[in-house]
Amino acid sequence: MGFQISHSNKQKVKPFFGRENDDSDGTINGSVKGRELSPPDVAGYDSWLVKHPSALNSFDSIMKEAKGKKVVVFLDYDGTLSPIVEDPDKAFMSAEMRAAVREVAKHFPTSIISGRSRDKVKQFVQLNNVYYAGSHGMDIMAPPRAVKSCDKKGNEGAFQPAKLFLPAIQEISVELVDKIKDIQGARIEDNRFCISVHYRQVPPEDHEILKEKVKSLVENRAEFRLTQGKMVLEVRPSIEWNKGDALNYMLDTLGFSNAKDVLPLYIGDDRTDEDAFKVIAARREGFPIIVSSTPKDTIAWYSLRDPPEVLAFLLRLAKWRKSEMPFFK
Ligand SMILES: O=P(O)(O)OC[C@H]1O[C@H](O[C@H]2O[C@H](CO)[C@@H](O)[C@H](O)[C@H]2O)[C@H](O)[C@@H](O)[C@@H]1O
Repeated sequence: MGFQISHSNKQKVKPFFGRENDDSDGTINGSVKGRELSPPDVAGYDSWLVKHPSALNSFDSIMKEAKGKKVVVFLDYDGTLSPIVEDPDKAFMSAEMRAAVREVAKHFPTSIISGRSRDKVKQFVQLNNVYYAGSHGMDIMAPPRAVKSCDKKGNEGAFQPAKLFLPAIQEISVELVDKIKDIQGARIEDNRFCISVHYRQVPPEDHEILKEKVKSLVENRAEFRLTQGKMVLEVRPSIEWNKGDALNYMLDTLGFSNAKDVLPLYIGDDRTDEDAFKVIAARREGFPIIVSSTPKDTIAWYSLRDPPEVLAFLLRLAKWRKSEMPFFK
């Protein structure tokens, strides 16, 4: 499998003003929307559910396909394992969620692919039996690879396709801090190989001003591009590498790249997760599952409403594996 990395700086800056409503993420005053509240557009959500059925309600049919296959689990972090909150430093996952991920990882190879820096997401998750990919997959601590995949000296370690960009990233980070310093509530998060510019706490009337400022800075630096997440702009190196590539890389290092009996399952809530959904959809094997409590454009086949539903799904997955293994019964 080839991991082609283009260092071309001719790549276009991605437009990010197209789907503004993706900012909505089911949070009220920084806490997760109460489960008792219905989404505002109940009819719309119900018809969206027809196209993206609940992975919980469809659990048995999903698992029918998994019988006899190697299930490999991929999870996003923010909005999937943890609720979306006002302060990015306080996006903690619950003890129950941690226990569920630990249990799933006992039975299936499990990776967390996050936009955060790898260290930060590991601090939040605190599990040693999962693999971590930070910076939207640009910083992967992979499992030990087959000898063919090691470097000449047989070294293993982090895979960092954007390493050459580090000095430039640090430079633009300083420029960004200066550029947005007058915008109340704006904050920069250093995710090592990408920089997040958060505007969740910026007054709505200043959103466009902030976006324009960041856009103008990035447009002048051809080695960067801009993507958008939930109330966050992500400044990243212009390389052809995303969460989908990270998923393929993990499958390869796990020794599954050519296996016909592998079923990757990816759960994520944000736009950057669509790249991983795309890879699974192209394989025609596996399950892309979106986390959303409102209808949204996605190529995921199944859905879960929010992190509590993700928790329920993971618990069921672990239980299913135990029921498959006679000595656990
Ligand atoms: O790929 P992910 O793990 O989902 O990371 C994407 C971004 O997640 C974080 O921001 C989001 O969650 C915050 C905490 O709930 C929230 O305050 C923010 O508005 C959301 O965009 C993270 O802080 C970013 O750096 C990641 O890029």
